[in-house]
Amino acid sequence: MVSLQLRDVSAGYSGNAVISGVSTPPLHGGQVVALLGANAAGKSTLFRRIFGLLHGGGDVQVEGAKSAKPIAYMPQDNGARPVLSVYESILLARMQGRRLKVFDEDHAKVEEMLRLLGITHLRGRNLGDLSGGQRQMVSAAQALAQDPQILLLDEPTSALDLSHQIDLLSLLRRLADEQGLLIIVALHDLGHALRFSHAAIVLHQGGLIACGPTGEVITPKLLEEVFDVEARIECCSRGRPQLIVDSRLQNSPISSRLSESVRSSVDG
Ligand SMILES: Nc1ncnc2c1ncn2[C@@H]1O[C@H](COP(=O)(O)OP(=O)(O)OP(=O)(O)O)[C@@H](O)[C@H]1O
Repeated sequence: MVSLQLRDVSAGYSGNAVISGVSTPPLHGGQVVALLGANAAGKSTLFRRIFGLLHGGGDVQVEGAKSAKPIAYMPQDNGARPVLSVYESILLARMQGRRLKVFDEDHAKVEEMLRLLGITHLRGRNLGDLSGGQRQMVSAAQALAQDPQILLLDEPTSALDLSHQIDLLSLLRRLADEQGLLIIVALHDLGHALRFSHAAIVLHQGGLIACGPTGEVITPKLLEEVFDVEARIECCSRGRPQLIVDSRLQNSPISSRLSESVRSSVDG
């Protein structure tokens, strides 16, 4: 089974470190791992470092790889070429790094991904003509079409409506459970993390501050420290953990600016 381990990993831009000293135990295939953290915590930077788009210190160690390219990466914005059709874009993603000879199995894989993601009806459409949510489903298909053992997904549900969020996260969970993929997914919805991920890792102030089973990682203390909210995790009537946010702990810059502007408009 594939595994990924980070040892003292660092990365940044123009000599400025964004993340440093990031170490994890081996993360094994067969699980969905939620990558959590506030805006600008370094989640995308860590993905780029793991995928090799950024260099930096430390080691990214992959064991049990069956191919030279075991990792696929779905960035937040994949800069899709708008003139390609959905079908062509998935096929091209699958062919990355290979000679441009397309086999029947490549076409079959594209068809399978279109079906799996429920986007068969979009196959002939140009990427540039799609909605944000449709493009996001196509991006997920592009990553999955590469037959990765490790899948890095950067906020793959940010443009999706609720039912598509559930569909995609359920699919990821199934692929991990049934096919042994290691899926690391950056999420801002902690409720989804609680429901769909086996484990979670949390970035804060440039370092990794928690790593373990999701239910043990997402605690009121962590929510206070990392997200500045007072919150509880309670079981619903079906026994599922639910996140309940009671209050924002410090005045957010946005709400204090809003109240200033309301005050100044009232004061005239
Ligand atoms: N290409 C870049 N050049 C310079 N700085 C960058 C670049 N990309 C990101 N950064 C900076 O690195 C820091 C971490 O950004 P990153 O995108 O990794 O955060 P994130 O946790 O993914 O955030 P978000 O949740 O908002 O997507 C931020 O301060 C950001 O401004």
